[in-house]
Amino acid sequence: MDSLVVDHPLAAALLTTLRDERSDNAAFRYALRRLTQMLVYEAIRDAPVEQFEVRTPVATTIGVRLRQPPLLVPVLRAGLGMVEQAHALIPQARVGFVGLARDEKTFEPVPYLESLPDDLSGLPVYVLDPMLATGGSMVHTIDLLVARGATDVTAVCVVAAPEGVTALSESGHPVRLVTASIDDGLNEDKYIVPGLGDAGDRQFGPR
Ligand SMILES: O=P(O)(O)OC[C@H]1O[C@H](OP(=O)(O)OP(=O)(O)O)[C@H](O)[C@@H]1O
Ligand SMILES: O=c1cc[nH]c(=O)[nH]1
Ligand SMILES: [Mg+2]
Repeated sequence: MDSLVVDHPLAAALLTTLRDERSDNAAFRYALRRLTQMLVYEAIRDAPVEQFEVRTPVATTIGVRLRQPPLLVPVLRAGLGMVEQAHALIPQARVGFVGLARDEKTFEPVPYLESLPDDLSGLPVYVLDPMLATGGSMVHTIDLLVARGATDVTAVCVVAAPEGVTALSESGHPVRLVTASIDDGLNEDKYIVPGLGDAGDRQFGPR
């Protein structure tokens, strides 16, 4: 599986704000929005473009636009904090939604929302979720996408655990990963270490 770790001092500084337990909900949401902008900017760098004629006030020239704007899929709740910035960067994108809550005992994702177009063939999909821990939630989400014909999926995650990277890679799905960090691992509660805590709770408060 292809993976890109966005290595940039400004991204690292924003990730530090997210990791810092002293950052309150508002500071966390602000840093997440800004870091998402950098991750999506890098994720879309090699996307195919098409050319078209455009008139400036002076002359006619050749402009470019994305050949196929993607579908953005935030995984609720935590991915909600990423979708606004991603959509601002790619205003033509469509948006689908998946809602999952990880069971605190089994650590399996429990689905509660699925709002996706029926046919995803030929459409690049960007899944937005700050955390890739065991990988269960991301693999479940990509199962849904592949069942609808998706063949080109990018997982955009702020922090990934090596266990989640392995799970994604072994899923056999057509996915690549863009992240700001691959952390050390998971603790006994399957939280990423050092991580940043619960990305949903840190934006919206405890469930
Ligand atoms: O890789 P996994 O082990 O599946 O864990 C990652 C999932 O856990 C978090 O969501 P959570 O279930 O806490 O829901 P929330 O966004 O509502 O807080 C996170 O946003 C991912 O969706
Ligand atoms: O560290 C983790 C693991 C799962 N979900 C989170 O929000 N954080
Ligand atoms: Mg949570």
